[in-house]
Amino acid sequence: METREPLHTEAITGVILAGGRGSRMGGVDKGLQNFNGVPLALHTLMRLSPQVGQIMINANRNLSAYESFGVPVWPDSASLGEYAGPLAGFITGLERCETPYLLTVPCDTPLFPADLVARMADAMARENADFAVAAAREEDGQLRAQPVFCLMGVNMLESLARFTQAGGRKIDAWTAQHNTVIVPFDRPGDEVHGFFNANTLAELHQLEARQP
Ligand SMILES: Nc1nc2c(ncn2[C@@H]2O[C@H](COP(=O)(O)OP(=O)(O)OP(=O)(O)O)[C@@H](O)[C@H]2O)c(=O)[nH]1
Ligand SMILES: [Mg+2]
Repeated sequence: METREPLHTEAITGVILAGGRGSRMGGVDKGLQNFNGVPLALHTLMRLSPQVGQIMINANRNLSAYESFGVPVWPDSASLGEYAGPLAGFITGLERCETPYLLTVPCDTPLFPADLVARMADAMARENADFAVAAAREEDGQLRAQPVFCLMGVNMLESLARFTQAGGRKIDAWTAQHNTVIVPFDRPGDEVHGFFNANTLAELHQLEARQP
């Protein structure tokens, strides 16, 4: 198979997923919780901005607080019902994206790699894949996919609309229908906790202590 042209990061829009219920954090709006004094979504925005051409936030509550960060903010459309899960955020991102590619990043994983996008874009172009999905080494030594870190072409919207309209809600069940490259972030020098996500306040505080 022919290898694609290199995928320039300016062609990628990053969407910060902050639209969840945050139930394990007591129902708070997770993206607005402070991480070392900075709201998680803003921290994510600062880490992601240098890596992509465009950026937006997907949130479903406190929209004006998110708008104060200075990038477009889009809530989920009502089509899947309230809080349908991360794929609702993927749909919102794909619908609002004005570049050929979309990268999804959750708001609760503040130490994600500074070279996330470059490595995912390289792998996607090299393998001529429909999706690139990040993966990290777990404590048990297994490589585990992090499907919420997902790079795709905007032409995937039609497939996602079909999948979700049929009741599908799991990211990996959807990406498995297409050609997906898994991108491991386990090189020497990669942050071991790069994909740790804060689902509870205790986890958030543990991560604050780990920031270099
Ligand atoms: N747009 C949108 N994003 C969601 C939804 N549910 C989860 N997410 C996002 O998906 C990512 C992973 O979510 P989780 O950490 O599993 O879920 P959460 O809703 O934030 O928290 P819990 O309710 O504790 O599971 C986060 O970035 C969430 O903001 C949703 O219904 N809509
Ligand atoms: Mg989470």
